[in-house]
Amino acid sequence: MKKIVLLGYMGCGKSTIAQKLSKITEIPFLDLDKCIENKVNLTINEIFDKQGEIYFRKLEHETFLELLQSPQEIIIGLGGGTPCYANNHELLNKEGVTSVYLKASIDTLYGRLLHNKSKRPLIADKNEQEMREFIATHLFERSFYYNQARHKVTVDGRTIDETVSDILKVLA
Ligand SMILES: Nc1ncnc2c1ncn2[C@@H]1O[C@H](COP(=O)(O)OP(=O)(O)O)[C@@H](O)[C@H]1O
Ligand SMILES: O=C(O)C1=C[C@@H](OP(=O)(O)O)[C@@H](O)[C@H](O)C1
Ligand SMILES: [Mg+2]
Repeated sequence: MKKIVLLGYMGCGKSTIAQKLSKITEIPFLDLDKCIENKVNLTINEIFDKQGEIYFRKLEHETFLELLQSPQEIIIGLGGGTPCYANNHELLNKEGVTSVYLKASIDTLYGRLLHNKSKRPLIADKNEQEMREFIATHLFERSFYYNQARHKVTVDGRTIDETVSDILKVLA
């Protein structure tokens, strides 16, 4: 069954937009991070702290594969790093998978992440200047993977509803 996969950098809105898109389309949605947390009964922060990032990436890959193999039509909100590890980017264009990159500028991401970093272990300890530099470099490094998506929707200056409507247009 068809899968709609939302990807992009931390803070671009994957979890928020997937939820709203699900309400409108009545296609159920799953957030990959939430699925991972439920699977091991630990938060993302706890997994990074206790088991380390490599273990998280392994779980992330396994869980993504499981979701893609499930029989239902679902909307999947990935984690920001999902396409960038374990060749997950090769799964973005498999038969039955429609991937959408939610593309955000450094300014948009910085503005959203500055007060929203505590549950994101990669940036939780960074100050304002470190955050800006980190986002700029990291986004550049990851763009190759994000650009493997079938569709791209720019989210800068768009409300949640406008982004959902932009996604519906590219999916039509
Ligand atoms: N126009 C918008 N579209 C999506 N998210 C927005 C928008 N404006 C503000 N936000 C906020 O930005 C944050 C995006 O976080 P989230 O959905 O968790 O992103 P991701 O899952 O990509 O890391 C949320 O706190 C959301 O409320
Ligand atoms: O960019 C990343 O490597 C990560 C993004 C997070 O998801 P969000 O993009 O939903 O914050 C989460 O998977 C983890 O903290 C690692
Ligand atoms: Mg998320």
